[in-house]
Amino acid sequence: MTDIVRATGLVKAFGATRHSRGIVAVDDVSFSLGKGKAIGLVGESGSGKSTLARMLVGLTRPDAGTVEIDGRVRAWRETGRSARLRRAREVQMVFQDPYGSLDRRLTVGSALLDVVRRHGSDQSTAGLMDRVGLASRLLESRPHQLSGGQRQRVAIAKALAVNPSVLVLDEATSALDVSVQAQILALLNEIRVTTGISLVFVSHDLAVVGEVTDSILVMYLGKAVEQGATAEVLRRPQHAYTEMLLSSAPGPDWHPERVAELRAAFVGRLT
Ligand SMILES: Nc1ncnc2c1ncn2[C@@H]1O[C@H](COP(=O)(O)OP(=O)(O)OP(=O)(O)O)[C@@H](O)[C@H]1O
Repeated sequence: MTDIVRATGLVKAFGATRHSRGIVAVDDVSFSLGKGKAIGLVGESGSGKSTLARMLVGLTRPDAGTVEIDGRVRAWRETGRSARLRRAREVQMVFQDPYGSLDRRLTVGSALLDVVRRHGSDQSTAGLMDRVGLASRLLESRPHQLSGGQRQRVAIAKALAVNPSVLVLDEATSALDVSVQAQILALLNEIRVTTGISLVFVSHDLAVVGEVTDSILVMYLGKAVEQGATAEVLRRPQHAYTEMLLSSAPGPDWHPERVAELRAAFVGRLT
């Protein structure tokens, strides 16, 4: 199977000096992801998942290692419009707080049109709204007039407007109510199945990752301590840290009804 993402030996340290390595946020991490597949990057706060995700997208420059998207190594020195547009088509990212990526002054319609025009995309704003399950009358709305779930759908529509090969979701559903979260995850899964886009879920929530991914990479203190097929990792964790994560799942953020609702949202969709 073709690998769409191939990350090799990624390293990133912050605050390194001549005398200290600083904080090694990501320490020699490698993984690959096939076309139309979904991977979960999991670990506790501070384990390095966001830094790894930011290196995939090109928001953080690796100290060492490479990211290849569709066989092409992402270069840092490339500038110019066409390189920027091509890089945007390789990977898009959706964050936990869509306010960060949505301009409060723009209507949803103008924000989408702006992306479509800049990328010479053949998609219509109404078509994009339809793809993310939003009524086209909301094209006239501004971000603060929408619910959290609707805003996240708009952020996804903006990302899809450039037809990316990969979509990275950094805790993209963490701030949403359980039922809204399940709907957004079901939407992302449907988009993956219909378009063949590859998804990277960054999450501390194993219930989320367990439902929507094919493989899991478990991070601990910057290292990938375990990688494998989702069902295998969840059923037979090889590393004590993964076991701990699994056993500590019923923490403050964990609700039994989340698992039940996620499961319900996926019945019939994953087969
Ligand atoms: N820009 C930065 N400057 C200095 N240290 C940083 C920076 N970004 C991340 N770090 C440090 O790198 C380590 C990994 O952080 P990272 O945000 O990647 O972890 P995470 O697993 O995504 O955690 P969280 O879920 O809390 O975001 C942490 O110790 C963090 O403090």
